[in-house]
Amino acid sequence: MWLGSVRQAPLPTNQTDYDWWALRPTPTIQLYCSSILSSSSSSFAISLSLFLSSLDPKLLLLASRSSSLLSSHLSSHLLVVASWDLGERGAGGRSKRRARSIKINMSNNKVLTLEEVSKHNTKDDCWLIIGGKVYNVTKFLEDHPGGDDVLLSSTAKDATDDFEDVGHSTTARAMMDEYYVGDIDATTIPTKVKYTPPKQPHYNQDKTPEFIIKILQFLVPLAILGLAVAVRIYTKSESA
Ligand code: HEM
Repeated sequence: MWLGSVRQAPLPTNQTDYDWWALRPTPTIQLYCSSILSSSSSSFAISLSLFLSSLDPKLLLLASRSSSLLSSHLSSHLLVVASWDLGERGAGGRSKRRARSIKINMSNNKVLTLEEVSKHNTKDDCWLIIGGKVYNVTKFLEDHPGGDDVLLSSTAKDATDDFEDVGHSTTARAMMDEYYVGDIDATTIPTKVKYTPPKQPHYNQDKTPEFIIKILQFLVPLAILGLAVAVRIYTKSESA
């Protein structure tokens, strides 16, 4: 089915965002969907809207790009946030609302092989594999602060190490969702061969000759001195 699997997602943790949509004086149930549906797939947004309306005519679908609440739920997921009036009045006369969000997995997590991804290795079509995910960075090539050539040289392989070695900021990491196209089939990536240095040839570590020379350097002068003293003593006793 085109909607994919439906999963429960936790409520937004950002309290400001929560208040923003939960207390709005809007129809009984509101639905917000993330920006994957806006612009590029507006026809899909309309189909989804009709589908949801067929479930309950009170459902209202809002495709929004601007809400900060939605911005953290982009790419492969559609976030649907619903709130409804409990019919009670809370503090300040505001109507009490209950809220809930569900996440619909839209991606069907497309799994690509290294061979497929490797075909996208040009300036006009550039895909990268980073952290088990595949990114189409073609539109980002010109804007990449590190230059397009580094991105192009990171194609057709697992570029995770290249990416991590640069120490990309959290801003850079947050940008990646925008370019996500699927997951990589890890079995198609060759395992890294651990480099083991070749065994060094066994050199003769015997230091004996060196040691003997040092001893001799010390003993020979001593022997000469001893001989000189002996000769001197001998000649003295001869003359006496
Ligand atoms: C989707 C993938 C990528 C995104 C969104 C991205 C984004 C960015 C951003 C925003 C910066 C500015 C500095 C920062 O905020 O960290 C940056 C810098 C840089 N990136 Fe990437 N990048 C990606 C992949 C890569 C890859 C695969 C390489 C390969 C080596 C790379 C190499 C660099 C280099 C060399 C710099 C410049 C660092 C500097 O001058 O300090 N990037 N990138």
